[in-house]
Amino acid sequence: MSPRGDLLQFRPTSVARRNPVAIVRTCPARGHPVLRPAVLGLATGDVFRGVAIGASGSSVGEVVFNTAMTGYQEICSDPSYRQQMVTLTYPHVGNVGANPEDQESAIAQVAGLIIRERPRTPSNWRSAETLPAYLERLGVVGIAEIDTRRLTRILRDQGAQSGCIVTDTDDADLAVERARAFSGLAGLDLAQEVTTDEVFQWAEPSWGQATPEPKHHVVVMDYGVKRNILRRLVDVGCRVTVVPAKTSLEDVLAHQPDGVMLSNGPGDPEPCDYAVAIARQLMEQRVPVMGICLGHQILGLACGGRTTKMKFGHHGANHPVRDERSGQVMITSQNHGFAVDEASLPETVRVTHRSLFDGTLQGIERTDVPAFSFQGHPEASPGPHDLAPLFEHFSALMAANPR
Ligand SMILES: NC(=O)CC[C@H](N)C(=O)O
Repeated sequence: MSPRGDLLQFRPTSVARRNPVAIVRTCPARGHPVLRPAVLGLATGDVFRGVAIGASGSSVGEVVFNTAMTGYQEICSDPSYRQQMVTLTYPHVGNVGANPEDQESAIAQVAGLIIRERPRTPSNWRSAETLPAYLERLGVVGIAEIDTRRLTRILRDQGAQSGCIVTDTDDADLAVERARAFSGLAGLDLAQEVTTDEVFQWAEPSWGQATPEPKHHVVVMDYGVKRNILRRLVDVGCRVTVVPAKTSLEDVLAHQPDGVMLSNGPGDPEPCDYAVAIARQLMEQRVPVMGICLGHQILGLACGGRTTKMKFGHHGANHPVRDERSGQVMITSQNHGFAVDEASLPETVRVTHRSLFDGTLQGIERTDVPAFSFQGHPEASPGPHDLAPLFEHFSALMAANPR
């Protein structure tokens, strides 16, 4: 194809956006896939008209933007995105389809997916279905062919917004009205919604890795854990037991863990008082603890700190973070809308990492007990592997603090 042809393909206009209803009428007759209209309304009153790419219906949530260029399936299935709608700033989404291996949990978790280009033919040897088929099968409402740059600018300037996608209609007033009725994530404990009902063991390593002989037994408090955290623990020689969010200290200790992982998860950390209480008790017992994302925020609260809601949070796979001890800068995977307030932390907490985007806290460690945490996603799914050594650090912490 000529360069000119390439350019024409990427023109930021679409027939669907100009006249979605007409598309619905004409396409079936020509044997093309049926395009259904969809509309995204924000609480600000802003409206985006596009085409539906997933399930039919209506969905509300907090709209956030994610700057990752890859990993849309991991994003869709990350339990931390419960009640959030994600717009991807990268325009070409769906081009490698979807497959069973890239799931970060059993289902799709996002409240909605908002993208620029309508996914067409996927091309990848692992692709088992198209992104629209995946979204439809898992009941996720999605919208494509909207100006995601305009949307991202609204979110960046005015902060994350309540939003609503409705499909098979262009009733923008309805979408805005439903968006305004969504009260947001502050004060919501969603970890309870996504946690496992049953205790289970996890033995699968990362793809292509051999399973090492287990050196340590780790209990994972499941606040919405991503599978790649479990895989990375196996990779560094851990036997892994995952327990429900509200498991008591007694029941956790009955597993005789060498260490406890406080997992990532959705919603506001502050109402998760049961999680904060057990993190405090584990530290009192000098059990080695590692926290990731929501787990980091819970550790911060358990140390006596406070958390705050950020304006639009950090969501992406390209965020620079500095290790404050070595000065080393790492590119990290991020997904959070709350943060631990550094000024609220006691002297027993040392800051280990800071975001180079806005200076917010990214990592802490206790100076008196074996506990540390990271705000981003060292399991890197999706994302770069710069923080992978944190799992080895946890393993070393358990070795140095035998139970
Ligand atoms: N990925 C996560 O664990 C997210 C933590 C928390 N729900 C937040 O938005 O800040």
